[in-house]
Amino acid sequence: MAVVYLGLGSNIGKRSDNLEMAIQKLDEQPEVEVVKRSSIIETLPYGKTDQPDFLNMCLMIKTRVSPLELLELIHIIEHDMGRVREEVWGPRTIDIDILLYEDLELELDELTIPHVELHKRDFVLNPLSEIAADVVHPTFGKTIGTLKKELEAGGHNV
Ligand SMILES: Nc1ncnc2c1ncn2[C@@H]1O[C@H](COP(=O)(O)OP(=O)(O)OP(=O)(O)O)[C@@H](O)[C@H]1O
Ligand SMILES: Nc1nc2c(c(=O)[nH]1)N=C(CO)CN2
Repeated sequence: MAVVYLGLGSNIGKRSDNLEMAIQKLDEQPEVEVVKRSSIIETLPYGKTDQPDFLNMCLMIKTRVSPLELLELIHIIEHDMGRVREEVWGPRTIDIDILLYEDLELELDELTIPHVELHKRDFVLNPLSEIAADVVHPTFGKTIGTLKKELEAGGHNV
């Protein structure tokens, strides 16, 4: 079973219900086991700032499926949950990102692992460090805890 870290975000509707529903739908998949969850934090919108505040959290899951199969499962769950607006960095009922998949580095058109923005986003590093502080980012060779401290110290990560 592969250990995978996911980032979840929601800024439309009943945001905490959306996060809980996504966790339930992930855990219902026979190929996925949700093992750990971070706390839920409220965050200001990053990137496109004229949109509602987000709730963000991270999960550790174990899965038998490949990264691309996992992305497909995630897309089905996002679609089931009524995510219709596809504006880049825009508002969404649920957004599920694959942050880390074991120590894999992958660069495909449709999937980059580790997530390209992981080390720049406090709304990812803060919850992720609750459940994965000692996990090493395979590209930078630094732990999640170190990346979080570096981002806090000056924003010039790696
Ligand atoms: N690590 C990854 N996890 C999830 N999707 C990814 C990843 N890498 C690339 N993608 C691709 O990004 C596409 C767009 O995803 P999405 O709409 O969630 O982007 P976004 O949330 O606007 O921006 P971001 O991915 O920077 O948070 C997905 O359809 C997927 O193919
Ligand atoms: N705070 C916060 N800002 C965002 C988020 C998010 O999950 N949290 N997701 C985005 C699109 O991926 C764009 N901006």
